[in-house]
Amino acid sequence: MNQGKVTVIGIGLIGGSLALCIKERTEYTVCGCDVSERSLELARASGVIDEGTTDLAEAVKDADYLFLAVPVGLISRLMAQLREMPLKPGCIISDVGSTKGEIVRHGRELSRVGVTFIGGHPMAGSHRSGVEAADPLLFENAYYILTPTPETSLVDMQRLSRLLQVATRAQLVIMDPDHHDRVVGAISHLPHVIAAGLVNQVGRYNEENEWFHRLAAGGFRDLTRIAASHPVMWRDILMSNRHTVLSLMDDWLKEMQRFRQAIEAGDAQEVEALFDRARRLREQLPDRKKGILLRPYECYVNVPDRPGMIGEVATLLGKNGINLSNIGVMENREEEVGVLRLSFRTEEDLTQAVAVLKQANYIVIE
Ligand SMILES: NC(=O)C1=CN([C@@H]2O[C@H](COP(=O)(O)OP(=O)(O)OC[C@H]3O[C@@H](n4cnc5c(N)ncnc54)[C@H](O)[C@@H]3O)[C@@H](O)[C@H]2O)C=CC1
Ligand SMILES: O=C(O)C(=O)Cc1ccc(O)cc1
Repeated sequence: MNQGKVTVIGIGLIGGSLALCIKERTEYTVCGCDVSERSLELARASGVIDEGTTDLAEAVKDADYLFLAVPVGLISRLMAQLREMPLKPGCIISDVGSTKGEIVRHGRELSRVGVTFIGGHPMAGSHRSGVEAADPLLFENAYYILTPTPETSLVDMQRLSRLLQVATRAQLVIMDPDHHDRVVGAISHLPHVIAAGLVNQVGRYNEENEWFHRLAAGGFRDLTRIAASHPVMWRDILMSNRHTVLSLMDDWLKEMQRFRQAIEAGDAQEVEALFDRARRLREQLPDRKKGILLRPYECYVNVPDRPGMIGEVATLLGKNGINLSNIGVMENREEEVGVLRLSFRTEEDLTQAVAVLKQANYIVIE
């Protein structure tokens, strides 16, 4: 039975992979929209989409879901165009952009014309681009972040979560958009700047003497792998998240100063301590493969079906220092009540969460 129509705008690496997931694992008709005729032709020929068009108005007509998978610098402009177009009532719009604060702020304007926008960011990708690199397994078990606002209705979150869960098999996580930008800024955006800076620095030395590149082996290659990423994509990401990245860069310079001062002072003990701390922290990084096999610690919370409930629960736990690893929206059991499934990495987090939620008068089922 045909479930309706999903339109993906921007059939590149991420849009193409998402289109493939939806086509392979659901009964939606998948329409692709791209400025490149060649990409659409390739996508059609390789079964990534059912139909394709370069005409935005035609692509979005009658769509139940729209996914914006174009470069970050174009997402807000695309949303402004969509505001002027007739969209199907109840249509849910989401995006896959690597930054969320600025995009979600523009998305709020879409809500004013009666359409729901929920920001999204699949945390999986590669340095490749284009529909040629599309892969239906790209998002499997990866984190897929959704950034609803206090106005987002539980029913809309449920609809989007259900589609993404089935199609991508990713682990959905809910986050505040600005918090997303700080976390992803620290673990992805700043590292891209550092990697590019290091490669450029050594590149300059190499112009004088080619041994710099010849000897660049293991460590240098590992650390700078991400410097091979797409320059235009990373330009857009840094421009969109510039305030957060600037503050992260200031902290990075302080971190470098710590090393610099210890080395300058000949303080061998301090140099060793800095490396020792880094080694211990590195060892504590979660092993994603192992994490996936572990059954998460879960509980279920009844919440009234009104906008902002997901954010309220997530904020309550965050304020109490409890780390949520996943939050899922379940089917409505009664008309007025929705159910959230909360997952935690440790038993301690689960126990604390249950206590905090019960104290705030939520009905919690373990
Ligand atoms: N590449 C990665 O590793 C990841 C990228 N993202 C995000 O996904 C989005 C897309 O990135 P990729 O798929 O890597 O890029 P891509 O370059 O592979 O694909 C972008 C596609 O958008 C099309 N496009 C450009 N302007 C358009 C317009 N005005 N209308 C319709 N189509 C248009 C291009 O022709 C291209 O096919 C970006 O916002 C990026 O931040 C998110 C997670 C990972
Ligand atoms: O881990 C990284 O930084 C990557 O290179 C892959 C990637 C790139 C961009 C994203 O928005 C999410 C993941």
